[in-house]
Amino acid sequence: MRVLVPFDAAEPKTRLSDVFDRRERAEFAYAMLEDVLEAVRESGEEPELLATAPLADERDFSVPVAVDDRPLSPAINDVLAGADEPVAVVMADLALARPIDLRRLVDVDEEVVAVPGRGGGTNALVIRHPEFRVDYHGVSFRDHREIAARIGAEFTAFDSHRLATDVDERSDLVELLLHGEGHAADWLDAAGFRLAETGGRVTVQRTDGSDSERLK
Ligand SMILES: Nc1nc2c(ncn2[C@@H]2O[C@H](COP(=O)(O)OP(=O)(O)OP(=O)(O)O)[C@@H](O)[C@H]2O)c(=O)[nH]1
Ligand SMILES: C[C@H](OP(=O)(O)O)C(=O)O
Repeated sequence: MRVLVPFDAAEPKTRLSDVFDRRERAEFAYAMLEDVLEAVRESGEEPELLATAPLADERDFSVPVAVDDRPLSPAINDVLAGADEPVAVVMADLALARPIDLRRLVDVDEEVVAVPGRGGGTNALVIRHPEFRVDYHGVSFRDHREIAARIGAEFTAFDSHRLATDVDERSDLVELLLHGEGHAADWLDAAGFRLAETGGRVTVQRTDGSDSERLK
């Protein structure tokens, strides 16, 4: 099985601009990427990075890197069109992913297996049907289910709290501080982020108070 990990190396994690400055967004995105690549590798598969630009500072994760500056869906669909084996797509912001979660996912023997993300997206796909093509962004989980139905492919949703947690927004950082054990969780801790009980849902705050300045 080929396992693609798409990565926006040019302008990562813009929805975290209210929490991190630009340099921090990049550092955090690379920390999550490293977690995902390690989890894929330890699950027994070989990840392939599909990046929008060469990696910053000549970073080397010892994985093959294909640079394709097209938007996400055409870049993935190009690989799917030429694939002669099953293809998995695992997003680079699944910082809670463990090897066992990914192993269980790729072991589900259906034509299309999809992990729903928070807020309607698709955090991971395993594709064994030759005609299936992706359509990311918007309510992509629903779109992928519909695409599978249209081509007559079996479709299964894979239920996993860890794989369903894509870290896009400030509120997602709560899950990472609570359940994370890898590079991204360590980075967040070292940057001074802590869980905060402010009534209602738990939030995150930076111990030096700099994030509340940024939120004003
Ligand atoms: N190859 C490739 N990967 C992308 C592209 N856009 C996003 N990604 C990656 O796809 C995954 C999901 O991306 P999103 O959460 O939608 O976008 P993001 O860039 O991480 O964050 P935002 O800028 O906040 O939307 C992440 O692993 C991104 O790095 C793209 O155009 N090409
Ligand atoms: C790529 C996109 O990610 P999201 O914007 O939902 O995090 C999707 O899953 O369709």
